[in-house]
Parts: sequence; structure tokens; C-alpha cells
Amino acid sequence: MTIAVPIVKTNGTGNDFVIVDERVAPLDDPVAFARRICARDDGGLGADGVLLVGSSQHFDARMRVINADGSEAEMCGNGMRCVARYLDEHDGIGAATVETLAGPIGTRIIERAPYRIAVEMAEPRIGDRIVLARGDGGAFDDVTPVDVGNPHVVIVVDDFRDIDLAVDGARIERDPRFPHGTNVHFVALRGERIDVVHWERGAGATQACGTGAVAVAAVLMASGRAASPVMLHVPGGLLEVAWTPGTRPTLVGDAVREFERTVSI
Ligand SMILES: N[C@@H](CCC[C@H](N)C(=O)O)C(=O)O
Repeated sequence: MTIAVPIVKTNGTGNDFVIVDERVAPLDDPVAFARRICARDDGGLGADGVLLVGSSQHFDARMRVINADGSEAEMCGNGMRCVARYLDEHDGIGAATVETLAGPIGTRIIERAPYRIAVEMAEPRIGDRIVLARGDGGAFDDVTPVDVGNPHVVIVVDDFRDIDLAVDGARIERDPRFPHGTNVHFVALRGERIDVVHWERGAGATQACGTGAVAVAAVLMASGRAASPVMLHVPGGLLEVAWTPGTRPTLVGDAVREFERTVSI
């Protein structure tokens, strides 16, 4: 039997998602759906993941995050802005609290034309600095694991020419030191300017990663290399993170609705 599923294609700073409102169209097999719809060739729409919006007993809604490879993530910062816009447009909720596997997350619409949204993220837990081997026999010596509800490593390098994102990112994502896999962020500091490129667990290279932006900002602030609020230049644009240790950080960025349609599965 073929089922018609209404979807919204959306992105936050270029990190792109397919939203399915499970309150309207529950999916039997979200993993298979994500793998098919996220494929950038082979007949898919192309996306970094699927965001499932559902009802929550205690909060305004629930968001589940299924990566392009079908794995489930605890949280997604850019995706949360897209869901916040969806809840604003479809449910009339401008300030939502959304249940996730990383706990309840608060959202607030700052502007609507164009959409600019603040997300109150989970407080980052910064691990001890470690060294990781590079593919060429050298080492990355400025590596910090950070938990933002989902796992990240922040690697500061002198120059992006020193890395091969696909090779180094994929290897570190599966390094046995990170039993649940990890998102990987390479950071280059150029005076006041902070550039970041991302390799996401379950999705590969992405234009932006919101939880990753919080991880990067937290590491740079905690080590005295940046002060709040931090502006991060990522491939898809700019992300802003404000944080005072001991509180929850705020991530601010856009939320773009690309198109809505019904797909048959
Ligand atoms: N793009 C996201 C993070 C999505 C989940 C991630 N790939 C994981 O597996 O943890 C963001 O904006 O935070």
C-alpha cells in the first residue's frame, strides 16, 4: 500500500531537513524513510536528516532527529529552529518548549521576515583535551570532546588546508574513543574571525551544525580564545552563540522553508 506523507523541506543556515508532522502522518518505518528521502542521488529529495514532529505529554511538541543514514540523534540545533518556525506557522506557537532526547529545549521567534530564531540549548559539558592521530602520520593536538546532549569533538587547526574533511572527519566520527560516534568540527582562528567546517555523525559534511556551533563556542570561551556572544562563520552562513558558564547557551540563526509537498511512500 502506498501512503501519502506531507513534508516540509527546510534548512537552518544551509543544514537541510525534511520535516514530517507525525501528528498528521505517522511513519511506520522512519529509518527507511530517512534513508530514502535524504539521498542526494537515487531519487531522494536530498537532506541531512528528517525531523519528526510529534505530540508531547508535558511540552508543546516533541522533535525526533533521524540522520540521513537512519541513525537517531539526541538533538539538532539548526533543526530545532526549523521546527520552531513550523510550530509558529502551523500551530501558532511563537515560543515553544520542545521535548527531545537531550531534554526539553526552549525556542523563541526573534523576527519573522526573514525568520530569525533563538534556541535555548543544553548546557555544554566540556571534556579534557586529547590528541588524535591524523591520517598522514601526524597528530591533531588541540582536540576537545564536548557533550551538548549529543557528542562532539572540536579540533582547532592552523589552516583548513591541513585537513581532508571527508577522510579525517569520517575516521574521527568512528574513533573507538567515542563509543556512540561523534560529530567533528574543525576550527580555524583568523584574528577575531572564527571559521568552522563540520563533519556530522550520520550525515557527513554539512553546511552548518547548531549543536556543533555551541560546542565550538564553549571550547573557545572556556579557553579564553573568544568572548560571548561568538559569531561563527560556517559554510552555510553565520551562527551566533551566547553563553555564560553555569547557564544554558543560546543559539541564534535563520530558518528557511524551501518547499512543501506530499511524497508517496
Ligand atoms: N545538524 C545538527 C545535529 C544533527 C545530529 C547529529 N548529526 C548527531 O548525530 O548528533 C545540529 O544542527 O545540531
